[in-house]
Amino acid sequence: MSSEESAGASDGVSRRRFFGAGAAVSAAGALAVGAAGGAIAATALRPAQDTPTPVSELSYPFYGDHQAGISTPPQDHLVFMSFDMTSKSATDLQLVLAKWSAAMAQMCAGQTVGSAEPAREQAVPVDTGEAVGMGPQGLTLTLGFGPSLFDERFGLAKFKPALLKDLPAMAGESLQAGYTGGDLCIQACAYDPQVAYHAVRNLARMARTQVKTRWTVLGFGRASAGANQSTPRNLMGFKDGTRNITQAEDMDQHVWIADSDQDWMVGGSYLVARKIHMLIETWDADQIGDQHTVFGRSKEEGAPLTGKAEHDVPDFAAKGSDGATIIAADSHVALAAHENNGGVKLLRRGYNFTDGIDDVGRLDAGLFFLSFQKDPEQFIKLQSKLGASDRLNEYIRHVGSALFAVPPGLPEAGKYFGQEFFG
Ligand SMILES: C=CC1=C(C)c2cc3[nH]c(cc4nc(cc5[nH]c(cc1n2)c(C)c5CCC(=O)O)C(CCC(=O)O)=C4C)c(C)c3C=C
Ligand SMILES: [Fe+2]
Repeated sequence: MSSEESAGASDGVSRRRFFGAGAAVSAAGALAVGAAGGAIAATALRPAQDTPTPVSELSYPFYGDHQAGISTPPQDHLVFMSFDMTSKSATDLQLVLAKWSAAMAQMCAGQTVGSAEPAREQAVPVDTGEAVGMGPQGLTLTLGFGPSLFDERFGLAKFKPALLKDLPAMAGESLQAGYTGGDLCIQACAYDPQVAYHAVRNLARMARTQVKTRWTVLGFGRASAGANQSTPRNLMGFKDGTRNITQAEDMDQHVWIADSDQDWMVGGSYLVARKIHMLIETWDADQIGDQHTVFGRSKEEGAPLTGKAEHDVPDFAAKGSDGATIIAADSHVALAAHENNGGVKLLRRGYNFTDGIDDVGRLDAGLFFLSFQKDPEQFIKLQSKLGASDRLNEYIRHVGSALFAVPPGLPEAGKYFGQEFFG
C-alpha cells in the first residue's frame, strides 16, 4: 500500500463516499466508521455502499509498498509474539519466512491455511479451525526481524542495518529477560481477538520445528488513534493517541525508511515494543489534580491544560498566576511533544494489556507501547527524557523491551520476507 493510499482515510473522496452512503455516525457506529474508513482507504476506490461494511468483512491488502498494521487504523485487539529460531540452519530460516509469508497473505484475506477438516479421517488438520467462518476481521500481520537474527548463526551479518541494535539501557527500566528481545516478531491486530490469536497460533504451529515462542502479549482496547478514529483511553483513564501521527506527510517524514545502508529496508520501518507495567492501585489513589499535572491534560475531555477541547494545541510556554508554566515542564506531554524535541515524532500503536494479578494480589496490567519510526533514535531521544524526569514514572515500570526491523511490504504473491538474504 502506498503512503497516499494508507493515508486515504483522510481522503475527501473516500470519506464523502462513505458518509454519503448513509453510515450512522453514532456511538455504536463509531467503530464501524473508523474501521470502514480505514478499509476504504486500504482498498482505495471501493464503490459507494448503502450500508457500512461489517467489521467482520473488513480486509486490508497484504501486498503493497508497506506492511499493513503500521499506518492502517489500529484495530481493537492485538496478539504480539516474539520468537527465537531453534534451528541454526539458514535453509530452515528461509523455509519459515517463505511459509509464513504465504500463510500471512491467506489469513489476512480471511482464509484458512490449509484444510481445517481434511476429507481423510486419518489426516491431521493443517489449520486449527477456530477462525473458520469469522471473516478477515480487519486482520493485519506485521513481521519484524530482531538484531539477533543477524548474528553468526545464519550468515546474515552483511544484511544487518546499522541502526538495528539493542536499545541502550535507559533510566526507569526494570527489564525482564522474559519480555525482552527476539529473533522475529509478529504483530497480529484484528477486530476479533480470536482471529488475531488464530493467526499467530497457526504461524507458530507451522514453524514449530524451527522456532519457539520467546514472549507474547495479548492487547485489548487499542491505546492509540489513527485517522478518523475516536481517541481511546489507556488503563489510567486518559485519552491516549490524541496527538499521534495520522497524515501521509508525517508517515513519510517520521515512519517510512527512504534511505538505508540496506536496500531491503527501504519502505520499511523500525518497531519498538515496550511492555510498561502500571502501578494501578497507586494511580487509583492519586488526586485528580495530580493526575492532570502528570499528563498535562484533563481526564475526561483530554484537553491540554492550556485549552478546552481535546484537539486544542498545547501552549507549553503559557504561565499561570503563580509564574509557573500551566503545563508542567516535567509532565508527560511536555517532555514528549515534538515542539520540545527538535521536531521528533513517532507513530504510537500501543494496546492496553493485563496479565491478571501479580504474586501479591495487585493488578498486573499496563500499556504495551508499540511505536514505528524510521530511526530507533527517535524513540531513544524521547524515552531518555521521559525515563529521567517524567512525572508519570512514579506510576509505571518498563518491564519489557525489543527492537525489530520491519521490512517493506511484499510486492506480489510468490515473494517472501527476507528473500533478499538468500540470493
Ligand atoms: C518514548 C515514547 C513514549 C512512551 C514510552 C510513552 C508512554 C506512555 N504514554 C502514556 C500516556 C499518554 N501519552 C500521551 C502523549 C504522548 N506520549 C508520547 C510518547 C511516549 N509515551 C508522545 C510522543 C506523546 C504526544 C505528546 C504531544 O505531542 O503532546 C498522552 C496524551 C494524549 C496524546 O497525545 O496521546 C497520554 C495520556 C502512558 C500511560 C505511557 C506509559 C505507560
Ligand atoms: Fe505517552
